[in-house]
Amino acid sequence: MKQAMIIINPSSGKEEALEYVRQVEDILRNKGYEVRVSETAKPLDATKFCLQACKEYVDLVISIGGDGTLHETINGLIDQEHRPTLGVVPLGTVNDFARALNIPLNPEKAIQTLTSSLVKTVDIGKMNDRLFANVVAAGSLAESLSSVSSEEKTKLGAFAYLKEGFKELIKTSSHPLTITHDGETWSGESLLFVVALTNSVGGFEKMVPEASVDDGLLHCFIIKDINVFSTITVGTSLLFGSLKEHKDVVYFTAKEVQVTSSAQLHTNVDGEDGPPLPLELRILPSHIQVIVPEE
Ligand SMILES: Nc1ncnc2c1ncn2[C@@H]1O[C@H](COP(=O)(O)OP(=O)(O)OP(=O)(O)O)[C@@H](O)[C@H]1O
Repeated sequence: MKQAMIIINPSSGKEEALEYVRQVEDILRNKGYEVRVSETAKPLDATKFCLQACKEYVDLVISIGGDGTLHETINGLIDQEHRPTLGVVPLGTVNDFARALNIPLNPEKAIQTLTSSLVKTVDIGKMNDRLFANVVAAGSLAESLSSVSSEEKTKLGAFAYLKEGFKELIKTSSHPLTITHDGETWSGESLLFVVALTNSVGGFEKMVPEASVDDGLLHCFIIKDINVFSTITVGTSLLFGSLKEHKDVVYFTAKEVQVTSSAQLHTNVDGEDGPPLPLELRILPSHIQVIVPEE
C-alpha cells in the first residue's frame, strides 16, 4: 500500500491547522494511501519527520503550515536517495512556494488540490549545508526582515516586509560584499543581496516575474549602497516588476554563487533567520516533485 505522511505545525497561521488534518486524511485515503500524522512540537521537528519519511520510503509528504514549516520539511530531503512527492497546504501569511506553484492560498481550496493527479518537478536551492525553497537574503537589511513580527505579517501581509525594509533602510548602512559567479566577481558596498528561486519573494509576485520553479537558475539581485530617494524608487520598482532595470540594482542569473564579506553579516532564508556569511549557493535542478492544481 502507498504510504503518506502529513507533517503539521499546529502553531502556524491562525492556529487552525489541526482542523484541516481530517480533510487531508480523507482525501489521501480515497487515493489509496495509508496515512500517518506527525505533529510538530518545536523547531526542526518537520525536518526530522521528513527525513524519517525518506528513510522509510514514504511515497508522499504533505506539509501543513507556513513557509517556515515548508522550509524545515524540505530540509529533511537533503542528501536523500528517496525523496517523497510533496503536497503543500499553505497556512502562513506569505506562502511564496504555494504562490509560485499556483496552489490556492485558501487552505480549504489547497486541500482540494491534493486530489490532483498532476505533479510538477521543481528546482531547490542549496545554501551551504541547507536547502531552501524560495529565497536567501544577505546583508544588513536581511537581519531586519527576520524581525518582522507574526502580528505585523498577519495585519499587513507582504507589505510588512516593505514597511520594515523602508524603516531599516533609513538607519542602516551598507556593507562590503564580494559576490562570485561563473568566473565573474562583483565587489562593492551593498545593502542587500537577494537570491530568488521563484517569481514570489516575500509575497511580491513581481520581483522576478520571469523566474519559474523549473528554470534551473538562481535569480540574483545586488542592491547597491543607495540614498533615501533611491530607496523609494527601488521600492516602487519592486512593486511594478522592474527592479532588475533599476540603476542601483545589479541582476544576474547563475547556477552557483559565492558570497563573502569582511563584515559580520547575517542571512535570512525562506523568511527565517539564516547562518552568517560566507555562503555557497547552488541550484539543484528538478530536485523535488510537488502536487499542483490540474488547471
Ligand atoms: N508546535 C509548535 N509550536 C511553536 N512553534 C512551532 C511548533 N512547531 C513548529 N514550530 C516552529 O514554528 C515556526 C513558524 O512556522 P510557520 O512559518 O510554518 O508558520 P507561521 O509563522 O504562521 O507562518 P508565516 O511565517 O508565513 O506567517 C517554524 O519555523 C517552526 O520551527
